[in-house]
Amino acid sequence: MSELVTAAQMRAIEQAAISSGKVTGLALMERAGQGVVQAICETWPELTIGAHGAVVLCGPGNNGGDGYVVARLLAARGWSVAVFAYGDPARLPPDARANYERWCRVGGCAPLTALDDSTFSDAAVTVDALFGTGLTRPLPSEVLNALMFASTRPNAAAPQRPPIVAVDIASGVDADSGRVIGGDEQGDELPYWPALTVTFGAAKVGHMLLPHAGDTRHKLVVAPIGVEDDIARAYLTWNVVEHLDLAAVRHIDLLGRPDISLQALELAKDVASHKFGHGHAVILSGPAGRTGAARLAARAALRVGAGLVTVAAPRDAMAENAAQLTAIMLREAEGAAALADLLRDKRLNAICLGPGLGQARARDLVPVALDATRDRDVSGVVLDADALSAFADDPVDLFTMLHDGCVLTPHAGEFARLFPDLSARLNAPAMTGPAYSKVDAARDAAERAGCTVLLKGSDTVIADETGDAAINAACYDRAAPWLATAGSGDVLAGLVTGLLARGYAPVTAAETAAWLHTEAALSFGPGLIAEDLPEELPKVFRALGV
Ligand SMILES: NC(=O)C1=CN([C@@H]2O[C@H](COP(=O)(O)OP(=O)(O)OC[C@H]3O[C@@H](n4cnc5c(N)ncnc54)[C@H](OP(=O)(O)O)[C@@H]3O)[C@@H](O)[C@H]2O)[C@@H](O)CC1
Ligand SMILES: Nc1ncnc2c1ncn2[C@@H]1O[C@H](COP(=O)(O)OP(=O)(O)O)[C@@H](O)[C@H]1O
Ligand SMILES: [K+]
Repeated sequence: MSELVTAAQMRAIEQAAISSGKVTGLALMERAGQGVVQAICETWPELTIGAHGAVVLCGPGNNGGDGYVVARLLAARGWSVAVFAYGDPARLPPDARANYERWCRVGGCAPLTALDDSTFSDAAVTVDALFGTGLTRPLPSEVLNALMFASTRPNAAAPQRPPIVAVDIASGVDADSGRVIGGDEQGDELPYWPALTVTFGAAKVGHMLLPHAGDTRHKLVVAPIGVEDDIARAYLTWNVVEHLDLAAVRHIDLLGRPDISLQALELAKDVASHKFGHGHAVILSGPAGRTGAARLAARAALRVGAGLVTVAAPRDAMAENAAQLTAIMLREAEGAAALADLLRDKRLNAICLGPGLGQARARDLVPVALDATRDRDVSGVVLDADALSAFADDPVDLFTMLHDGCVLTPHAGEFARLFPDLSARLNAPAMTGPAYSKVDAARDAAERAGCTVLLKGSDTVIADETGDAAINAACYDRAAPWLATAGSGDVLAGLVTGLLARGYAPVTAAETAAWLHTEAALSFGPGLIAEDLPEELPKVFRALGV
């Protein structure tokens, strides 16, 4: 895992590094500019040969300061650089002002309103250094118009505009939520889509959330600027970093490969162990004609390593399930009494309700499952799909029954049914930064529910009652759009259940399942359907060294 930082955390780290005397703000800004130029050269190696043109748009804060450094460094490579500024350069903060003045000894600076079609005719890239982590309100119309002008071809006969490189984050996007400040209700239209974003020290939370993370052609580079050790240290002890308010000290992790050895270690099966040592998962099946979802979940639970998996089905669905199950066992359990009876066997230590279940039956069975698993040392419950929607009329009824062994796995629609106020807040236009984010919504939901919540999407957020959160970002080089296929959520629910059966803590089970789910999709590639996901896990495990 690696830490994602909020704008406030990043500012605190930079200020702490500067106050300690280890580095100056000017040095950080210089490294930031160098990082942008290096990322441009690595992304478009053809630009390392010969001289090219660049348009650099600079704003009124330190993001603009980075832009003046980029302009100077490109000019030093022989490029012809046209700089356009928003705001009065005389009011720039000190480090940005110093870099503005250095640039003025090299080249000119025009107001943003002077941009015209000819500006872009010889440019290989446009650099957006207008606003970064300091954005607090909607972009001024002058800036919005300039960005749209820089990104949109004026007519079909005109040449394409050059690709835009965002310094730190695309201007107009809130670094904590990935949302457009002043955007519409959908909030999914950025002022422009960068080809490349170069951020500094660590990715910001907003980079990994939609809409910012929603474009598969978009590349994100994290350039080191010399505060990476401070970020790593702060990760362990956020509370000793000065300048931070308490609300900002909770962790937000990006699930990723750095913890690969740990994953492999935990996913491996011990040589001396037997199947009962890996738990026994139960998946509730829907009625005849609606049994596929449970089998997908069951297959995923078995493949992820649960020692035994049982599908519990109503009488009319027994034959249909029996015809299609082999290693997975089948038991009849139609109503509440039958389920209570089944769960008296304490070896059954993880249960999944929801996929294909039907809301009426979910309403009967969920209380039984929660009651039977409460106060047991090891027992997990995954509630998905119908097991969530069944409580849309009275979510509090569900919340009072949940316990800390539960994992809720809603997609956005199911989330809105259980947490209508949080969903409304998340979907209302964001007018100020930092804006309410998907991470905030998942955290608030987990706190209210008193258990782990996994809020799905290509930017899946997992949060628990402690307030820590993690994002499984299926974006940039992990984009896995083929996961948007019927039944893929059922497989995810099965993965969580299987890992719970194996003894994973609920939040770890949810995080690991979300990560493996995306890895399986990436490993399989285009053409993926839900059935392929469990079958791809062995390959993922081999690649992990399990
Ligand atoms: N700290 C460091 O050492 C390092 C920082 N680095 C770089 O600095 C960036 C952060 O810089 P920053 O904090 O100056 O914020 P930035 O985004 O440039 O602009 C804020 C300015 O705009 C204003 N403003 C806000 N919204 C507005 C709006 N809608 N319309 C109009 N104005 C608006 C706001 O003032 P306000 O009016 O809100 O008081 C403020 O004046 C960061 O992203 C990274 O690129 C790197 O160099 C590494 C070292
Ligand atoms: N575009 C996408 N990129 C990555 N993952 C996605 C995308 N769309 C959906 N997913 C993932 O696929 C799963 C879909 O679950 P869900 O919406 O419950 O579908 P279903 O009910 O059809 O199984 C979730 O895990 C979600 O995170
Ligand atoms: K920017």
